[in-house]
Amino acid sequence: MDVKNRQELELEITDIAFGGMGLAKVDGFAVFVDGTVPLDRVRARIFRKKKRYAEARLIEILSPSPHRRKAPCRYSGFCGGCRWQFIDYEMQLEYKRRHVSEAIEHIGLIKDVPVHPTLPSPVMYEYRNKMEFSCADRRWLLPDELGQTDIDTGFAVGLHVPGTFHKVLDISECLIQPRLGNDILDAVRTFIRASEMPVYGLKSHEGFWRFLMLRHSAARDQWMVNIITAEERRDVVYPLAERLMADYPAIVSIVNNITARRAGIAVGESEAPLLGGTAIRDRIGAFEFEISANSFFQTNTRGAESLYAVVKDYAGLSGDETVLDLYCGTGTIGITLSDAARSVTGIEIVESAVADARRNCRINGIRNCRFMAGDIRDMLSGIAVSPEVMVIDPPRVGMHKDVVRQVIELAPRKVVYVSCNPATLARDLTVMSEHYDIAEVQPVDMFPHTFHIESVARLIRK
Ligand SMILES: C[S@@+](CC[C@H](N)C(=O)[O-])C[C@H]1O[C@@H](n2cnc3c(N)ncnc32)[C@H](O)[C@@H]1O
Repeated sequence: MDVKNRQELELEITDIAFGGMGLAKVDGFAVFVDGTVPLDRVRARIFRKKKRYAEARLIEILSPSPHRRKAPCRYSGFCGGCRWQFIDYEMQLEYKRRHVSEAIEHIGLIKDVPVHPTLPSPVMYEYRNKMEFSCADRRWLLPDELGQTDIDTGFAVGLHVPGTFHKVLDISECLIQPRLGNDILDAVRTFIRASEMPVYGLKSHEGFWRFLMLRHSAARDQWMVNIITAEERRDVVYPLAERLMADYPAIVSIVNNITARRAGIAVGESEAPLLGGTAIRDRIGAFEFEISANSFFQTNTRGAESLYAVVKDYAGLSGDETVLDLYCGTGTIGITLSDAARSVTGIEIVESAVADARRNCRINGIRNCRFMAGDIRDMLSGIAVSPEVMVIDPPRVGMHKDVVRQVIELAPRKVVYVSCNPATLARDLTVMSEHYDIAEVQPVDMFPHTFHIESVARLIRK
C-alpha cells in the first residue's frame, strides 16, 4: 500500500524509535506517531511524507497498549518537558535499554556487548534540581482552555510545546521539580503579571522579562532564583527579590542575569546579585559542590549518585592509579574518584567550570586533583605520561575523531565512557573497539518520563 500525505490510517504500533515516537509499519514502510507506545492500535493522519518514512498525528486510540498509564500531569502530551509520562516506568527503562543496545549493534556494528537493564532513577518525580521557564507575550492554550474567555492569552511563564521556540504553555505545576518550585514559580508569575514592564516577545524580540531559572539543592533543601531580563533594572527586580525572600525562607540566593541576545538561552551576559549568596551547595555521594547560576551540574542529583557509582565501579581503582577526566565540567566525576586514585587530572573547555572545579576541590579538602582549561583536541598532546584510567564524558556530539585517535595513542589500560547520546557512543565505540574490548554497558536513567538516557561503557585495552 502506498502511504499518502494527509491519509488517515489504522495503525498497529510495534516499536518505539529513538526520539520517543511510536513506530508502525505499513507494508514495510515506517510511519512514526508521537504519543504512542508498542501494542497501541490507533487511528492517525499522515502529515509529513518522506522517501523512506512518514510522520502521522494521533487522532484516536482504538485499543490501548497494556504499557499505557494515565499521565499524572495535565500538560502531558502538550509540553516538551517530559513526553513519556503515559508509559509505564518499567517499560520506559526497557525501551531505553533497547535504544542503547540497538545503537551499539546497528550504528556501531559491534556484536555481543552486554547491555545491562537500565538502572532506575531513585526518584521518579520532583527529581530535577534545575528548571528554566520561558516568559512569552503569547500563551499557547491547551485544548480544554480553547474558547475560555477569562484567560489572558497575552502572557505566559512556562515550558515550550515540543520542538517549538515560540509556543509557551503557562505552567502552574510541573511534577518533575520539587514541589516548592511551583509556589515560587506562581509568586514570580503574579509579580510579573502585575509589573509595568512587558514580557519578552519570542518573535518580536522586545520586552523585559525573559526567563525564570530555579535551582534546588537536594542535600540542603535550599533554592536559588535566577531572574533573567533583557536589561538591568534593579528598581524593577529588587522588589520581586525582597518579596520572594520574605515569603520563602528556603530561598538562599537571588540573582539577576541580564542578556540582550536574541537566542532563547537562559544565560546572562552579565550577572547582578540581588539578595542572599550567589551560589548554593549540593552533595553527590560524600562530596559537596558549590553551584552558581550558570554552572553545569547534573540535573538529577540522586540519579548522578547512581551514575557516578557505576563510573567508580567500572574504573576499578586501587588507590594507585593516575586518572584523566576528559570533559570534566565542574569536576564532579574527578572529585568523586579522588579518594580511590593517586591523582586525577581534569580537562574542560569552559573556564568558569574549571574555576568551579578548583573551588570544589578546596571545599572538600582534596589535594590530588588538578583541572586544566582548554579544548581537549589541543590539550591531550601535552599529556606526557599515559594515565592508567581515562574517564570520558563528552557532550551529545561525542568525541572529535582527533580526540579518539589521541586517546588510543595514549593507550590507558581502562576507559570509562559516559554518554548522553547512544548514537555518538556507538560511533565512538566502533573506532575504540579496534584497540579495546567493550566489556559491558550500563544504562542509567537520569531523566524519567523522557526518552533521554545516560550510559556508561567499560573498555579494557586488548
Ligand atoms: C556532558 S558534560 C560533562 C560534565 C561532567 N563530566 C559532569 O558529570 O558533570 C560535557 C562537558 O564537556 C565540555 N566540553 C565540550 N567540548 C569540549 C572540548 N572540545 N574540550 C573540552 N571540554 C569540552 C562541556 O563544556 C561540558 O562541561
